Amino acid sequence: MAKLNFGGVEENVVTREEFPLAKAQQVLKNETVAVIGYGVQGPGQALNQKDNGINVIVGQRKNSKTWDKAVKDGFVPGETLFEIEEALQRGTIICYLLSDAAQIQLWPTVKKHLTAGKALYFSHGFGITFNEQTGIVPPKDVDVFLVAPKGSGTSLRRMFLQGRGLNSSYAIFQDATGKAKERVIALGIAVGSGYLFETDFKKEVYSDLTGERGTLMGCIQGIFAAQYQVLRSKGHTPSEAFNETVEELTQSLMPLVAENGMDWMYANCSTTAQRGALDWWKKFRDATLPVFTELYESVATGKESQRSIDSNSQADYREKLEAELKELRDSEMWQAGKTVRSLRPENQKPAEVTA
Ligand SMILES: NC(=O)C1=CN([C@@H]2O[C@H](COP(=O)(O)OP(=O)(O)OC[C@H]3O[C@@H](n4cnc5c(N)ncnc54)[C@H](O)[C@@H]3O)[C@@H](O)[C@H]2O)C=CC1
Ligand SMILES: CC(=O)[C@](C)(O)C(=O)O
Ligand SMILES: [Mg+2]
Ligand SMILES: [Mg+2]
Repeated sequence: MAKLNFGGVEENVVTREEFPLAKAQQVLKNETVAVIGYGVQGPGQALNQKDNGINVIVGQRKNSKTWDKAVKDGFVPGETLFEIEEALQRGTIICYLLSDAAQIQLWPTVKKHLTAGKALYFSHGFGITFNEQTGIVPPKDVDVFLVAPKGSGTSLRRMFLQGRGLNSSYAIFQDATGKAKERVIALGIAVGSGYLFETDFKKEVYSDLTGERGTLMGCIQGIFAAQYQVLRSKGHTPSEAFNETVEELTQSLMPLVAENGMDWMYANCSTTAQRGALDWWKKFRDATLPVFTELYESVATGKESQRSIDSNSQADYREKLEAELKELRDSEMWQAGKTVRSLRPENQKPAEVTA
């Protein structure tokens, strides 16, 4: 375990150098890892484990699109792809990768197959932390831990294929066998993590729910929409408003932030831009601080998890989500974005490029 200094605070981090894949393979050599669910995280984690030489099987409902997807991805019915119950029975480590709401429904079935010494693995602290809402209370004689990749399952797979890893956090909730730590770290490496950061279930879920509702997804759309609206109301064209709100950020400036930090991005912009950004950022911080505080409270009191459970347990939740996504897609800002994106060289048809 390496101790690294993060802005003056020391934290434990597991690196692939100290826990190489060969060690993970060794730890997992007698295990059958059953990945239950083949949505977004399922394929990323199952395929990376398969390519890493781990004995992995997938449990998924037959006659579903995702069953067919698993077959297309190389999982073989009756050998490495099974109905959920059969996979639960065969698995010694159960990777519970159904949507957080669906985990509640299937829990009685999963619990039945959690015999002594098995391990229950999550990619989120949700089910355990909010157990008063989810009813997920594992038996005492199984290991319970999580590896939560800090990004989409799609990125997990893509970065693995590029020979890079996605950072993940890991946590142990229950160590019944005395081997929870080596099991969870081995799995973290096997699913394609780059670095593994230590946390606990509650911290993982509180920060994750805050982040996705906040700067990562909810807040960013909110501030995009507000700036776009002001520019449009002052007579700017859709393309100008979109370029100054989104396109320049994602194409030019965020890659610089990713590479070397905010000050470096600022330093690579004009002195005029730097003066303005340095003057205004604290005003935006102060304006949003109460909203972030309200958001964290809403997470910590269980209001956000309850809302997610209530809405995602309805039979027509996918249709409803799709309708809301369509509203975003059809908004002028994102329609303008579609046209702006079509102008990127990689999106131009050969005829258009030469025309
Ligand atoms: N989406 C992501 O990239 C990330 C997800 N996570 C966590 O990983 C876990 C899995 O998330 P996702 O892959 O996004 O899930 P998902 O929403 O894609 O669903 C996973 C699977 O659940 C199946 N399913 C849904 N309802 C079912 C039911 N009633 N019975 C049986 N199967 C059912 C679906 O067919 C699908 O195969 C969650 O705990 C999530 O919070 C963690 C990090 C990132
Ligand atoms: C991709 C990820 O980590 C999220 C945004 O938290 C999620 O999909 O739940
Ligand atoms: Mg997340
Ligand atoms: Mg999340």
